Amino acid sequence: MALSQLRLSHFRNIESAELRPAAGLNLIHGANGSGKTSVLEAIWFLGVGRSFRSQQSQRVIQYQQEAFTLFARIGDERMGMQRNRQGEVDVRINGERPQRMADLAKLLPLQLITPESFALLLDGPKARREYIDWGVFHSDIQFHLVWARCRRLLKQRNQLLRNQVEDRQIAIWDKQLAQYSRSLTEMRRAWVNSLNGVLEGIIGTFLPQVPVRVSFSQGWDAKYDIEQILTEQLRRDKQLGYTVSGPHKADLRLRVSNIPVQDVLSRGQLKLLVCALKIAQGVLLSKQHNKQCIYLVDDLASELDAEKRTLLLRQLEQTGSQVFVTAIDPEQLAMIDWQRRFHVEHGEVAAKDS
Ligand SMILES: Nc1ncnc2c1ncn2[C@@H]1O[C@H](COP(=O)(O)OP(=O)(O)OP(=O)(O)O)[C@@H](O)[C@H]1O
Repeated sequence: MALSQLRLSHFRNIESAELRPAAGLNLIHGANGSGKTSVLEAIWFLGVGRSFRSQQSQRVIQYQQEAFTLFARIGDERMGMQRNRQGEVDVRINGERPQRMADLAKLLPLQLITPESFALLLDGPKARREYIDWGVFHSDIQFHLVWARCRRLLKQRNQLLRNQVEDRQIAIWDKQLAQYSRSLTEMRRAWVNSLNGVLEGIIGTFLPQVPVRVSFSQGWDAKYDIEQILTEQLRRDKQLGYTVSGPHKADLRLRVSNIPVQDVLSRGQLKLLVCALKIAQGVLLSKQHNKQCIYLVDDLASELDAEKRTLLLRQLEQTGSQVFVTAIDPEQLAMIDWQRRFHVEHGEVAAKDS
């Protein structure tokens, strides 16, 4: 799965651009503020339906313009998106409106690595839960339904807790919540187990001296069934007005000698660990479902020395996937044969001979 064509119009500082990327490694280089990240952001928008930089999607529309338009060709499929300042979005896959935004992600599975991706390790469990759920979403067709049910039931339970509804009544809801929580947890656990098989090798390459251990935390004490936990904690949950334990508290734990990685690893090591996690996710997807992710790597060189840059680029190359990397100075990434290079200057994107 690779983008063979990408057209952008009125997106950030890009008035209009057309790229015909290679199926393998693509380098996008140019000065600060030239528009490199905007190209990655446009691809992300097509696959996810929002920006990775702004909460407010209209911010990506070029100043003085009413709407941006994106178009891409992925194999035989065509994707188009237009969004205006009023927030109206027109999305098309092969000319048809998709039923859900999730259809975009199915067609265009993306892995994004930016200098802000540290958040995956430094922030709370939400980002890591989303990381797991991305993997399960792409690997288990039941996931979306089970996840959505769980979320709804949890919301309803929290409402009942706040309304101080009788315990008997809450217990009826808890049965259903427990059933979906078990299913969701099993899916997540199975996926993390498979991930670990892939991840170990990549972490071994990136951080050979660092024994990182990755484990799944399901969101409640694994010695007990979730229904028992919900029953036992009902009094406290009622006092607090929300459900303390459950699959909404799941996490991926990363430790070195039993210490959380963020407390021991250097910035460069943390970056490599984030890259290992993202690459492993993509490798697993291609192993299990023969589907290739597209990797978007913004400012690959930051935090990494020449040896680590080479390791990372070789690992990305080995995935056999399409990769887009941005860099200010292409010389810093000259250790690899780029299949295609694009130079960006003041929002103008030009293909360069490699
Ligand atoms: N809505 C907008 N309309 C027009 N220009 C915009 C808009 N939003 C941002 N810009 C400008 O577009 C450019 C976007 O740059 P982008 O972040 O893609 O640069 P970059 O090449 O990745 O830079 P760096 O190397 O500094 O990360 C910046 O110059 C920014 O000021």
